[in-house]
Amino acid sequence: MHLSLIENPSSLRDITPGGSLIGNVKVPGDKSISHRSLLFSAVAEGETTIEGLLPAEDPISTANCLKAMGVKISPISKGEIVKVQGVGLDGLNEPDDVLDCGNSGTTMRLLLGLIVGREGRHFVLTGDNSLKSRPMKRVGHPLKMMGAHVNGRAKGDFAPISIVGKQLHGAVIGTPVASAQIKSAILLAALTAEGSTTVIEPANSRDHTERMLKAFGANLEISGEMGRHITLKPGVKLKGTQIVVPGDISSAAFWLIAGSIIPKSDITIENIGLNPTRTGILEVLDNMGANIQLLNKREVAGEPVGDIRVTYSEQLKSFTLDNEIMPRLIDEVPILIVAACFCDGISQITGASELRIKETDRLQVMTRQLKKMGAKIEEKADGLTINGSQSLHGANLDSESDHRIAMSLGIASLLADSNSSIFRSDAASVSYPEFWSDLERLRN
Ligand SMILES: O=C(O)C1=C[C@@H](OP(=O)(O)O)[C@@H](O)[C@H](O)C1
Ligand SMILES: C=C(OP(=O)(O)O)C(=O)O
Repeated sequence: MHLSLIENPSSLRDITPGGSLIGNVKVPGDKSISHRSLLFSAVAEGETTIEGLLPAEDPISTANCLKAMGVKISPISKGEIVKVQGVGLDGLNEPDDVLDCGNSGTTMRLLLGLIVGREGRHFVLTGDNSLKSRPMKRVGHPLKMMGAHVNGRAKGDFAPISIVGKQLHGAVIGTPVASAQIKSAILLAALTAEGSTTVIEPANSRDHTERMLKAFGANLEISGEMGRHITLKPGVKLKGTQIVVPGDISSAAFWLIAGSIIPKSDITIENIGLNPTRTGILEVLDNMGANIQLLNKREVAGEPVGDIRVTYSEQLKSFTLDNEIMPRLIDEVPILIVAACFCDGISQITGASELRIKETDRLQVMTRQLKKMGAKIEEKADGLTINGSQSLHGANLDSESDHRIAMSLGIASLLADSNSSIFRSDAASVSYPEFWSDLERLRN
């Protein structure tokens, strides 16, 4: 056990570099699937049981919003099976107060889709300072094409967002970006619209909504390969079911990269969701020449799952990311930027402008923070150029309250030549509350 990781009350975390990462780790439940399991079971008939739900701040925001609209959800804690008593498609009460989506874009955007069709009911959605600065018109606009009444600051783009529920009508909607949040909001609104709705994506985004809506009994047809057409026909009641949530590949990504770049490391990550719309990171690691072994591949509740063993690779090749692969690894870009600092040659990231509208502007924040450690990174409008084979030095770092930045800087700090401290490291709790204790346990 390494004793160099010291937590103090202001969430300033000191990290002494050195050592390797060795052992097994079980990452918490997939965040995208956790949100969806709560949202869909809320409007199903009867009880749904959810095993492996992520007990982190973002899904808890979703649960709290649903509870405020009369949905009964049993306590969410590690290892507990969560039970949701659905209120049916006509349910969801008008809440007494504003619905607080916290830091979670998925909560706000999917909830918008779920509530816009609740006739005559009034809802206001808000969130923390980060969420209040993230664009919501990308969801409000297509929902208006279905007859929704959505208003907010900056002509409806920013929260607080207010909604007066209306009877919606079906529509054929092409989304301008491959975003699972936009697609899912439209499909949720389509559940109570008059007539069928088709969503056409420019490229395939993660498909957990399609898989899970089918498991709840929705009438959903999918045609085409890339840029699929997804058609939902309303008039079918969703039925409560049993859900098993696999581990989150976006959380596993920190160990996949750490194990590859930290000398002598050997980590086995158990029970990772391997949905092909999410495995871009494995494609990139394979091209970089990383030592990755896929073990025990199986199917659990409609999603592919497996364990992955990763061992240190002495010479990792640089990589390029473009808009084709971006939807399959969108949340893994911050930790891939760290990887780029330690491989041979120059890595190029393009087609990544969506990173600018996440919890922070992740291209700008990663550049600002890693430059404090001496990294050579150049920021472009839609990406970065990163020099490899660097030796980073310790620095006073700041997650800027972004969970993925906090964890990425934690891994970078392990390879610096002197101590670092990370301010606001507790941001990790948004998606991976036990990240820092897992890190401490794996250190050797
Ligand atoms: O649907 C989801 O669960 C998510 C979709 C992605 O966002 P976009 O839909 O904006 O690409 C991703 O970045 C986010 O963390 C979760
Ligand atoms: C972008 C993310 O989540 P959300 O959009 O739900 O805030 C994320 O988890 O990296």
